[in-house]
Amino acid sequence: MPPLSRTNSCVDIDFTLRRKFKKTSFRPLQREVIVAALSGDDVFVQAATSFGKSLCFQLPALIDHGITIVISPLLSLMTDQVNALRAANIEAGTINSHTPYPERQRLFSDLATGHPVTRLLYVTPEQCNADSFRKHLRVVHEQRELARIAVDEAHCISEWGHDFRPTFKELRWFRDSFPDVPIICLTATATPRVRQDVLTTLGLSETKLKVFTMTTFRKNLHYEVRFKCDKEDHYGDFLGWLKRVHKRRAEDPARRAELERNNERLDNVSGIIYTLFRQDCEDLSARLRADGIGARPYHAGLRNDEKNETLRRWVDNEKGYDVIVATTAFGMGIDKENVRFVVHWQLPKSFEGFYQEAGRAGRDGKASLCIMYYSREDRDRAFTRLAKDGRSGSNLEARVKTLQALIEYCEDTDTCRHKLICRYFGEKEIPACDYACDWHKDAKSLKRAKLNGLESEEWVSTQRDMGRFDNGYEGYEGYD
Ligand SMILES: Nc1ncnc2c1ncn2[C@@H]1O[C@H](COP(=O)(O)OP(=O)(O)OP(=O)(O)O)[C@@H](O)[C@H]1O
Repeated sequence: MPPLSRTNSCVDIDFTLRRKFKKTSFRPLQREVIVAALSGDDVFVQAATSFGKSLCFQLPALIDHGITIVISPLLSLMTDQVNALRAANIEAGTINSHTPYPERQRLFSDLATGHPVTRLLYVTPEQCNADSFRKHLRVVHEQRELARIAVDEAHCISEWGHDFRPTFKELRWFRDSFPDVPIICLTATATPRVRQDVLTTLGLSETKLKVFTMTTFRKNLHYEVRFKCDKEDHYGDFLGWLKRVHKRRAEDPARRAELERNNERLDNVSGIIYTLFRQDCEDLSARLRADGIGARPYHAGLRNDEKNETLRRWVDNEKGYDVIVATTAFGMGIDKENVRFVVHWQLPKSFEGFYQEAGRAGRDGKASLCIMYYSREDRDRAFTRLAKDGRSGSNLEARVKTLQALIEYCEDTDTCRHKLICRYFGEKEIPACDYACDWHKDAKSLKRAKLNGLESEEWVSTQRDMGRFDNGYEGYEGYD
């Protein structure tokens, strides 16, 4: 069979950007990635949260002839992207476990023609393993209409990734079955080891591969670690901070006038608080509501319609829906531009999870705060949970390593937070942090806060020996 021809690569990609995506210009390096994809090479993209990775496969999909299959583990993200593409009159669809039967049939019939009108088809990795789906793709490929395979959240392929999903390993089938079809994979969180693992697992050969590894540095995110211990409730610290933000907005005449002009509420300071437990979502959001903050819970125990309603109202900046108190059920893929803060109420399960979740903040490029509340008791509880999970789960070693790295990040009071993050992801360059972390702002106060805020290691180890931290499993949405 002759190689797949790429007849349309000369089309003006700036024109497509403006016409179809309504964007005026590319962000740095987006153009280079898109040109590499259009040249028919395999592409690996690692870029910071909110970089605009989706455009890197969506735009080529509209230029190249044929259909692009997008593999993503996130049902909500797929639905959001498909809806956004359809709103822009782009033929897109998704086949996943929630797709209604008639829609599924419609998409399968489209594939069966061998010349699908669908330009972007979003599927789960599970779907890619189904014989019927594979059969249809073979038909499309025989007609030389299979343009590209895009693997989003590619770190899920690697057992060294924080979110390893065994079904992702089966994606090797694409390279084995369609060696001439280019693959583009994208992630925000890959250590060098994960990166190599992804490339090997997918069968991407170095001779035909272009790798783009951009910095994970997000200069508008202000990172802070706040120290706590079991004996003290950190609720007051957070509420005090948020109330002060509301007050500043109200008291600054220029800011107030600006908000009124834009029809914005003074207390619409949009944020996310991540907790590990469903009960915490309920309790904390109720407590905040009682204190006049528009907070709502979001976790896997809620009905889908409740979750959708909460998400919609939050995205629309409705009164009473300013702060989402969520478990990790609410995470990757959230693309609301004005999230001004992300708080981790307890230590999250991994370094990458922390970076991903914090990355929901400041997607409009404006300064936003990422607060992590850290205690040594939480640290010990995290290891206890990990040991329990590890009995049944895989990649325990990787999970211990990433948790340890996160603990080191929290305990470190001698280094810029941005530097610690970049270092974790294997970057050599030191980012130019412009007072955008607690260490740069006031290293002395940071050290003092740690000394005063944390329990001593001696006390914690006595409690540990007494089995005091062996709790916290009910409603836990850690490793799912
Ligand atoms: N060239 C551009 N100009 C303006 N906006 C853009 C451009 N490219 C992407 N965006 C916007 O940036 C936002 C983030 O894009 P996207 O969701 O693809 O990010 P991402 O890299 O996948 O981030 P994450 O890994 O955090 O989910 C989206 O709202 C998207 O429309």
